[in-house]
Parts: sequence; C-alpha cells; structure tokens
Amino acid sequence: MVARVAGVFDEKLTEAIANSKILVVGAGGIGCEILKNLVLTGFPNIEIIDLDTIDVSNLNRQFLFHKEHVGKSKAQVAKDSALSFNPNVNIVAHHDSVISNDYGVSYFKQFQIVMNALDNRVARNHVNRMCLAANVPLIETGTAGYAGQVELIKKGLTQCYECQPKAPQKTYPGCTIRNTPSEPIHCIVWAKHLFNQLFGEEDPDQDVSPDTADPEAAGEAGASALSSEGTTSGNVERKSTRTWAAETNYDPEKLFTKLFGDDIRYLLSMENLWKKRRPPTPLTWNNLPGKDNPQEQHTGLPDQRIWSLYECAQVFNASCTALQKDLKSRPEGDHLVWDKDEKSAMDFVTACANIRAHIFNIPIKSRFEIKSMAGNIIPAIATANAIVAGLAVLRAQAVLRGDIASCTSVYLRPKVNHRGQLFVPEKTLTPPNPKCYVCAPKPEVGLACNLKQLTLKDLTTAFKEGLNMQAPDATVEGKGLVVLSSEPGETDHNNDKTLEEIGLNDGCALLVDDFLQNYEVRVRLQQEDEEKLWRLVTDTDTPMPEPKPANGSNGSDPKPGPSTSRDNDSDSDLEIIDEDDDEPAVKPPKRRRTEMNSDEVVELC
Ligand SMILES: Nc1ncnc2c1ncn2[C@@H]1O[C@H](COP(=O)(O)OP(=O)(O)OP(=O)(O)O)[C@@H](O)[C@H]1O
Ligand SMILES: [Zn+2]
Repeated sequence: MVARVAGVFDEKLTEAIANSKILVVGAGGIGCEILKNLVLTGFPNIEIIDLDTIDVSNLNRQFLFHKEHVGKSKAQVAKDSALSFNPNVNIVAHHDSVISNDYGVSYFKQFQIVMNALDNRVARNHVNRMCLAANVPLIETGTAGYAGQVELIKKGLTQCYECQPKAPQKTYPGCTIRNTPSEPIHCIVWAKHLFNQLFGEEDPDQDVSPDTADPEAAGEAGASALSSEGTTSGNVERKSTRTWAAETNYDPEKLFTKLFGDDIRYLLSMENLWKKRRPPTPLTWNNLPGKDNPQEQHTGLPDQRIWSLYECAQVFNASCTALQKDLKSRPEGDHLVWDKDEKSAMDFVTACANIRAHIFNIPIKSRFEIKSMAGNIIPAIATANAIVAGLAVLRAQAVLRGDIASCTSVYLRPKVNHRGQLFVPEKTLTPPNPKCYVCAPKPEVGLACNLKQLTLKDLTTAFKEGLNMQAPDATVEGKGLVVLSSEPGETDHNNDKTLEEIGLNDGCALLVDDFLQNYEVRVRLQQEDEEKLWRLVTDTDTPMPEPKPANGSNGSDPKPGPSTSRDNDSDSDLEIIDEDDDEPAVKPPKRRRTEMNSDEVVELC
C-alpha cells in the first residue's frame, strides 16, 4: 500500500498514518470511495458505520457493492470488499445509526479523524456535535450532481457544521397545495401529504382538504359551499382524512369520490378562487377517460410511459389496497413511512398527483419524472463522489501531518470557472461564529413562543427539531428546577401543561442539555403571540470576524474570493459556489446551508 512504499510520503506522515484510527460515517456513494482510498493509502485502522442495506439502485456508483449484495448491510459488505484490496487493514463495521447511545463522546475520542459521508442534516448535525465534544477533527463531505465540497471542522479553529443558519427548506404555500395548484410539483406535494394523512404520520400542517381559510376566497366559501349539491355527502364536515378513510375501510372508490369529486366541487364553490383561474373539473370513478384507448406504442422504459387517467385510477385502486394491507399488518398506532423506492408508495403518489393534475389542467407526468421530483433526486454522479472522496483523504493526510492551516474548504464545481478552476479552495480557514449556538464557548439561543400555549411536550419537540437534540433535559437557570427530563416517567406528568402553568415567563432562561451529545445551551424564552407554535431566535446578523490568512494558503492573493450559496434542492447539503468578482479577497464567504429532505415544509398562508 502507498504509505508503505518508501519515499511516497515523508517519514512523519508515514508514521502518523501507521498510528491512526479513522471513523467513516456513511457507506454510500462517497463513503465507499473514502474507504477504498483509505485502505489503498495504507491506513491501518478504520471503523465504518452505516444504518442501511444495499439497494439495487446503489450499484451504479457504489463500487464496493455488487448484485449479490443487494439486501445486505452496507457497512459489512463495504468492509469485506475493501479487505479484498488489502487484507491487512483492521476494519470494524457497524450496521447501525451513528445517532445511537452506543457511539458516545468516549467512542469518538478514540479516532484521530472522523470523515462524514452522509446524506442528511440530522445525522450531520449530530456527528458535528460529537466531534466538537470529543475534540476530534471532522472532515465533512457532500456532492450534488457534478458539484461537491469538502470541509474541515476543527473545534475552535474553523466554523462548525451549525455555525451558519441553513436556508429554510423549499416551501409552498398551503393554500396553493390545497386549493389552487398550478404546477406538477404542487400536485406531487399534495399526493405525498395525502399518503401521510392516510397511511403515514399524520401532520396537521399537511392537510389535503380544501382550505376554507384561504384569504383569496375571502370567506365566501363556506356559505355557498354548504348550499352546493356536491357537499351534501358529508365532506364539508372537516373530519380528519384518516378518520374518514378508516370509516369507509379505505374503500378506493369512496376515497376517489371524496378526494377527486366532492372536495373539488367544494373548491369550485369558493368562487373567488376561479375568477382569474381556470376552474378544476371534478371526476367520477365510473367515467374516466382512457379506458378503451389501447396503450399507445411506447418505446422507452415502462416508468417513462405516461398513464391514462383510467390507468391512474387503476393504480390508485391497487396501491390503496396494498398500503392499507401493509398498515393493518402493523401494530396498533404504527404508520407507514413514504419511500420513493417502495412500489406501492410511489405508485400511490404517481397516481394521485396525476389525477389531481388532470383535474386542474396541469400537465401529467411519468412515474419516472414524478419519482425524481417527489424524491428530490439530483442524480448522483460517481465521478463527483470519487473526486470528493479523494480530496477528503488528502485533507485527512494534511490533518495527520499537523498542517491544519492548509485544510481550507474545497469546492468541486460542475464546470471550470473563468480562471480555469474545477476545484476552488477557500483562501483561508473560516473561523467559528462566536454566536453559534452549538460551538460558541457559552452557547445561547432564544425561543420565541406563546407561553400560554406551548406545552412541555411542545417544548421537547422544539429542542429535538429546532436544536437537533436527541434526549433533552432542561432546568430553570439559577433555580435548578427540572422542567424536562429525558428519563422516562420523570416529567411526563407535566407534558400537557403550558410553560405559563409551570411558572415560566418571558425572559426566563433554561439550561438545556443533551447528555449523549455532551452539549448544553442556554435558552431564553421570549413571549410572542405568533401563529407558529415556536421559533428559534439566533443571532445571525452578527458579522463574522475577518479571517486571518492561513499559513500556506493564498490569503494574500488579491483576486476575489468565492461567495457561496447552497443548492436549495440538494439532498446532500452541498454548497455551490458562484464566483463574484466584486467580492474582496478577505471577505469571509457568506454561507447558506440548505438541505432538502424528501419532505417539503408547507407554510400556511
Ligand atoms: N444516522 C445515520 N447513521 C449511519 N449512516 C447513515 C445515517 N444516515 C444516513 N446514513 C448513510 O449515509 C449514506 C449516504 O450515502 P448516499 O448519499 O450515497 O445515499 P444512498 O442512500 O446510498 O443513496 P440514495 O439516497 O441515492 O438512494 C447512506 O448509505 C445512508 O445509509
Ligand atoms: Zn458552530
């Protein structure tokens, strides 16, 4: 292996590699490449964690996996394949989530470097905190299509993964989704919400029924709707879609009639909506176009063929039945999770999105196109993964040499820029944000909420979802009074009490900590009567300190530096650079991190 060939690396690096232990988190597109590079470079001790099993769709770019491995643990197969290149490496594979109690701070402390090859923000945030707590350098990687990035996160020296706020996820106004869709994506989001309402985790923000509070309808909806013929069938009564469906035993015809007939008639009765728009056309189960049309000759892949409306209804029928069966086979209270790779789930969304699109005169799409839009799929490019993994291992070598200053973030651009660069390095390390609510010496954040309404249960959700904690404990600052305990049963009896009821008021500060993450943050409560239950107030306007030119970097280069922004549709949380010649060289890059999970956040309008 390279590190053992005399003269390739200097003695210091050869020794550092020989004594190193590296953790790779994620054995997907980038993780497999990193593992292969580490093994071929001669790194002797590696651990790899991945929670997933191998899917056939991974085989086109995850070259440690082959057809016979489908269904097997990614971590284990990655280990076995990598050992075939170099059987002398000590690799430990964990088929597990990195967000597990088994991987605490002391686990992380045994590594010289952690390398992230993940695909979601929650896991990235978690590893970021573990590495800060353990004071282990973290090399964070990501790709989106042909673009990619590698950045080093080192406590006290660089920004952490959470130093800059992430741009919000792509949102669509709730009334567009529920009342006035105009693009295929609106129907696809609606169909995914419908899946959750019927079979998944019910979320009140994902209501799919007509929105009578739509300001555009200006209150005239209710009266005319109630008097209209189509709403006498019980559908104006706004009961939960799940309750209604269960009462009909998920009868596909009845569901179809409600969703694509009665609800559409209800929408039509909101006349203001259709003054400047083409009104939708309600459908009837027994009278759908396309039944007698022979399938047109189609030469592409089956998934690329566009279904007739009749076929959509057939698929709706079959997928509803299959999903209901799946739901019924699970323990009481369990639910399905939408997955683009689950046949019935994908069929259901394709059929519902297309039926709704037809109703609203929106072009209908093939299953292939809908899958790509519903799953926010940016094609994963094997070469981009390989380049990023190569850069990551070069950075790992620099860290082991002690040359942290040269480990500036590097961006892989989809095309060469006007300076002929495909790889664009930052000129300097970007220092930590002193106001970061994760890596600041005394992390602090505001929580704006209505103290009269927010319950302790909601507070737990705010800490889990807003602060990305796994098991928060909270006490009142200065009093030591325990407000929330992660120990089951300790504070559960207060779950439904509001913050006001337990004596918390405006300006009160809580000390909130997560034992697993070794993370504590001071949370100031701020009374606010907003419609949103809670929101975090971060000090994001604080200007970043000027970065000092790093040794060995081209910090004195008078050429303008890159400004960065994130690809809003990226699932891999990637920063894409736009070159901006007007930026001064020393100005710190403005960063916006965004990440699309497959679920869009829908804002109420
Ligand atoms: N909490 C976690 N713990 C361990 N591994 C994780 C965790 N979250 C995600 N991963 C793993 O990170 C890897 C990311 O790889 P990649 O981005 O190539 O995604 P993929 O799931 O392999 O591909 P695709 O999403 O395109 O189907 C995946 O193998 C995934 O299982
Ligand atoms: Zn930070």
